[in-house]
Amino acid sequence: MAETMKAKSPHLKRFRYTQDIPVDKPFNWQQLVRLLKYVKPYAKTVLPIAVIAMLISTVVRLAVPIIIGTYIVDQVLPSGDYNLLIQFVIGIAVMYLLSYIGNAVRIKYVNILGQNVVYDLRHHLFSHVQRLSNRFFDNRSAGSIIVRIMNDINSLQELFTNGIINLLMDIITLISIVVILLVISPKLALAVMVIIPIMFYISTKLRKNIRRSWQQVRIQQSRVNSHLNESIQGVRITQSFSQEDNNTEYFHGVNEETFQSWNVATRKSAMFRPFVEMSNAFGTIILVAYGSYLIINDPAVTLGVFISFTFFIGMFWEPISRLGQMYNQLLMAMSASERIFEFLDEQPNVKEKENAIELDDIKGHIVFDQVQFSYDEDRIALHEISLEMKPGQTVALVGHTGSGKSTIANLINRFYDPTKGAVKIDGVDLRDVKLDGLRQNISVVLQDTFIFSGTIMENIRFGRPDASDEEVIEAAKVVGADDFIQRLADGYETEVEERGNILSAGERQLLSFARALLANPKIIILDEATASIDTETEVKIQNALKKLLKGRTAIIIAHRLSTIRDSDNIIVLEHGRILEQGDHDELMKKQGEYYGLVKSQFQMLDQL
Ligand SMILES: Nc1ncnc2c1ncn2[C@@H]1O[C@H](COP(=O)(O)OP(=O)(O)OP(=O)(O)O)[C@@H](O)[C@H]1O
Repeated sequence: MAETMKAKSPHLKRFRYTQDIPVDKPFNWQQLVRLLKYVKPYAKTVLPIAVIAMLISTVVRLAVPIIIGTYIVDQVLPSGDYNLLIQFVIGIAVMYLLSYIGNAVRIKYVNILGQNVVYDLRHHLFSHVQRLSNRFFDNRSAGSIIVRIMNDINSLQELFTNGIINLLMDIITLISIVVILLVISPKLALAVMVIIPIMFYISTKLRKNIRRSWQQVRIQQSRVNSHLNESIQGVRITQSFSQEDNNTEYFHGVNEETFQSWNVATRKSAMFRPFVEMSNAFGTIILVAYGSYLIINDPAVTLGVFISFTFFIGMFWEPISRLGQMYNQLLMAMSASERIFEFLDEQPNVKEKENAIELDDIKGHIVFDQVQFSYDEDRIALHEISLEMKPGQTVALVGHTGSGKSTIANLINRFYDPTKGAVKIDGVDLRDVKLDGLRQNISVVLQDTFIFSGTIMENIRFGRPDASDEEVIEAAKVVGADDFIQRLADGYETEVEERGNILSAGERQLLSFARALLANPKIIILDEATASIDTETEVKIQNALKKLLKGRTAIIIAHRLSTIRDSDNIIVLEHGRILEQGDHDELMKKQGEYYGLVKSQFQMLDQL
């Protein structure tokens, strides 16, 4: 369920978080069967060991009360045979040991099973999500995807570690106890079991109530998480607008609500244990009253029978209450697995054909043939655009914000497919080519260079994982990044954090140039940085660019027109249409839109 939360205070309306909150779903057999498929790889190894261990400990535990009641109390004690008694006592000790070992083995192996299943499921989900198209990520926040990969799978972990085997164990234990009790004394058994349905009903209701309260706690906790996440990410902006007090006030609110929900949940949970104990006491009272009466009046009910019953009654309530809990757990797992399967069933919008062509050695000839494209139904981002980028040409895309520059780049990369028309490279429609091959031929250098956590060396090598250290350093030298890297504390081995906060904007750009150069693509797409960089770095970047673009088809999404004067072709876009194109001189002569853009940029610079 996607739940949108709003802050109560009107001035804090900006805090709205859309979150995925797991809720109970009706029991769904198909989904359970699909989930159990993840157990299959372990069906011949870990699972049988866990089941056998569980069976041994259960059978032994069930046998002990019978031995005590029927044999020791009813037969050995009246005979006065001490030797036999000692043998029985040793036998019981051995049985308890066996039950202990069985339990230990069961717990160990169900944990192994649960961990493995969760590992496989998370791996499967991650590798699947990674391959999904941009459209999938357009519609979801990173946070909600992370929640599914982590939290939803974690909630299944409980089902696989404790749930399934325990369910089996509890059912076997309960059925066996009922059968044993009915065999040894049907009358007493029926009297004692009168309260089972009542107990089961109340415990399930109570559990449901408790679960709801914990769900509320989780909702509150995710609000706290979302707020923390946003506050820490945006702390600089918060400080610069002096919004710390507002933020703190809001945090205080969600913190308080979390605290209250915890109080409610723990209060309700505290009722459960006493309830189980009360049922136990109630059963024992029936047993003592009616059992004593039967001992006196019914020769079939011996003291041994009475004692066996006492043991079995003690073993009864735990599985019953656990079964109620199990059912709740299953419902939670249903909702978690539904959300996981929803992702797993998601297919990439950009699909590879079965007989897709491998684009090996391309020349880099790009053609847009009457391409129309919309991100959503309401707006058209590109209107039947036709254009050509010849191999080795540098083509600049200019135009106001939102005019469709990045969209053109996205289509060349085949992050999306055109709604109409075709994008072709070397004459082949991109819908007919293999995606990996296509993208290996294209490098994208974005405005906001993404730096992964790891060393500088690893970050550059991301462009071509099999490149040697020497090749990485060579690429860095060519684009002029080597100087600043050498000055870092550990040179190429310097660790950078995710997003590369220790590097300046210009340095990050140079790093991404080195990364792109190392990949040695035939086509380069460059989203030119708008960040203001000092003139010295600017010159460095311009030189690096020349080297990077040499011999490749380059598409520059230009923001500063001064940098694209030398481009072979400049395409001016407006509202998804091509207004004009040509080289700098031609367009300046024409005195059209480009001329206007250049003039306004120079005027702006003059005013500075
Ligand atoms: N993922 C998306 N989902 C829906 N609409 C989008 C998406 N990305 C872009 N758009 C819309 O498509 C249109 C073209 O956007 P595009 O990003 O291509 O513009 P741009 O010229 O690159 O702009 P800028 O210079 O600001 O980067 C805009 O109206 C934009 O709002």
